[in-house]
Amino acid sequence: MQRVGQVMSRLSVCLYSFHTIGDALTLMKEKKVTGLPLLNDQGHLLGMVTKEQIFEKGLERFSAETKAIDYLTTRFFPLKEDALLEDVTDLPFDIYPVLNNLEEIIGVVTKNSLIQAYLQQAQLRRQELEAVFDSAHNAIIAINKQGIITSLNPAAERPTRSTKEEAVGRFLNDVIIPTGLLDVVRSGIPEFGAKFQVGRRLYISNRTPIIRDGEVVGAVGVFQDVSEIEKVLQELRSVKQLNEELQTIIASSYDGLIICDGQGEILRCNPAVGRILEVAWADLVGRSFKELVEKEVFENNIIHLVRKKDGVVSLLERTFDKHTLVITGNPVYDEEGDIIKIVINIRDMSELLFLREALEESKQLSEKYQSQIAQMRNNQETSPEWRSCSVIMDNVKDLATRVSQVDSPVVLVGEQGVGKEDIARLIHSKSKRAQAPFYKLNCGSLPNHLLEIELFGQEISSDGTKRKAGVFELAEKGCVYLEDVGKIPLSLQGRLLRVLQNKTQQVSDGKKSIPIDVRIIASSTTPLKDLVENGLFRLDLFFSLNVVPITIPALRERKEDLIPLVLYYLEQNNKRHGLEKVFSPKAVRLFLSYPWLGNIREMANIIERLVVTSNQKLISEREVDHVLYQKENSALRSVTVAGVIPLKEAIDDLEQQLVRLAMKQYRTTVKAAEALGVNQSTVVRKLKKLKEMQGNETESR
Ligand SMILES: Nc1ncnc2c1ncn2[C@@H]1O[C@H](COP(=O)(O)OP(=O)(O)OP(=O)(O)O)[C@@H](O)[C@H]1O
Repeated sequence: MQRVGQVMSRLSVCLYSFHTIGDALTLMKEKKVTGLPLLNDQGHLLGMVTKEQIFEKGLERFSAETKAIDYLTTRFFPLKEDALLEDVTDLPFDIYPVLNNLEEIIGVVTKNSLIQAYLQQAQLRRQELEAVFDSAHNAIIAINKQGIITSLNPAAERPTRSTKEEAVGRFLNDVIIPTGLLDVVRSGIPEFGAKFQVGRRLYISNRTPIIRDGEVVGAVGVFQDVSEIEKVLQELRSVKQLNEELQTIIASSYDGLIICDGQGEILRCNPAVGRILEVAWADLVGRSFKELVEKEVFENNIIHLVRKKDGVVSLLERTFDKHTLVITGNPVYDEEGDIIKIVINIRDMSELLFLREALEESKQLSEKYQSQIAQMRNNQETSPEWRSCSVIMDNVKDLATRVSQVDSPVVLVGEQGVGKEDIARLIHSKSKRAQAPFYKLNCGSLPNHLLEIELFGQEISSDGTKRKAGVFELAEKGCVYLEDVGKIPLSLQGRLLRVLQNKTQQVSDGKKSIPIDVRIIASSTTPLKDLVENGLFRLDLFFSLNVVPITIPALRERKEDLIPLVLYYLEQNNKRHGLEKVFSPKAVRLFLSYPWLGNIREMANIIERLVVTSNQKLISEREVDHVLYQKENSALRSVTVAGVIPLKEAIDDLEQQLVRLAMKQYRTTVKAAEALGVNQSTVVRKLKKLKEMQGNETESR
């Protein structure tokens, strides 16, 4: 801003009453001014003598000797040297004396020079404003009252997507949306902070009306692209969130954390420091780490060590109450590679060791409970009638449980009535096939052709469209239990081998094969190996079937199971027949010494017989002895030997007689088997043999 003092002509002379007009004109010429101030003898300003005044009075009366004071004009106005140009350009006079702050005359200034200087200044300002307008980062658009764009700076070319030359002179609406600027022209009310979007960019606009003489003549809109700011704000927000998260992490860390500046002044620490060191952790902030070492909170100055090593340092320390601490100092570097922070991590190893021990303990406890649960589950999953407490049977059960988890074939070997079928059912019930059927087929009780049909099915219609399914098809996805597998004739063993090996079965006279998805469990009273040796069982079938052999010991080999079984069957029969019989201790002792050749099935039968036939509540030793050793009706039951014959023949003969007698007496194979204390299949087999022998005899006659 220019001031009067900068435009005026500095004066070293003034006119006094003694000066003539000639002197005045000479001085004006000398000083190159158009007027001079005239002072009285006291130095007070009386007025101005100007060339204009002299010419106005006319030259005809002009005499150089005339006193300058006669040309004095008192219509003047002194200006202060620090007055602003824009405040003095409107004044009415042509020349002005200029005073300093002491009210002394220091120069003169003409209206003309004031206006010129002011114009120059205005021009300069305009140029400045134009430069600002053009270089403004914000977009600026001005419109007139009609909505025609009058100005548009380069920054406005982006949101309008047009150049200044294209936009100026066009209606605002044709150049940019939105049109809020038109509303401002209409209403004359400014609008600030309105947001709008152009493409991906976000703008905030301030719109101001241009008012001249109280009338709205246009409006200016300044649009600020806040996309970047918005982005920065977003970043700021996420940094803030990150910071909060970090604070939470630090606060909730179980390890103690102390953050120091490069010199070891503590900037921050977390509550865990208080817990581990038993100090008021919040008070540590602002103190130096060295101080903690001096106060023997720490033995070593890790700050010093980190700086010395210029890297991570870990060391062990012990607290006064013998806790072992692992302290790690991590340096943080600035861009120049100087350490600006050191983060110290404090881990209480005693707590960790304690926790590890506790964890180990609870792990062991959980393993123990798990095995107990598994054990209980095992116990529950065998049939509720299952009774055994011998180690040998526990092992059998354990092995059965393990093989239930795989699909391999299993062969159960054991005497009749030892519980082979029960074990087969146990394996099935625990396998992943448990929901599918369990099919049992006694391979020793059927003639060959019937067994073949039972095993592999049969085409009912000649074209093979109707079919009776075999056991492998019926047990789809389940389990087939082949009881007495050793009795399968050699002629059928090949087909069984193919089922095992190919998991398919030939149907329709070998024309078609169907997939078989079953698990096979077989049983035998004779070890299959013996049958192979005697040529009764194919070796290849033996290898395919005998993947997991399980031997079930005879009852006499596991005496621990006897009493639980005797008590179980006594209770069962009492319940079944509504009785309350008990065995005398001596009677029980007899059970223990009996060989139980028919195993559990024999025991079940004998106990039932004793419970239902004894007429006293207490079943005596004598009664048991009679039943076990069949002394009652001894006349009937005794075997009479007429002469010496080979033992095998005698046994066969006796067996035939007994089977015939039993069948005659009891009619059904089930009851006959019960009376003979054998399996029904044994009776069926023996009868079959008898019939064959009879047939042979008839033929030979
Ligand atoms: N541990 C046991 N506890 C109670 N009952 C049992 C036990 N083991 C087997 N039994 C019962 O004994 C009887 C004979 O068992 P199972 O039929 O399983 O024997 P097996 O060896 O298959 O006989 P076989 O070879 O003559 O067919 C069945 O009634 C069965 O429930």
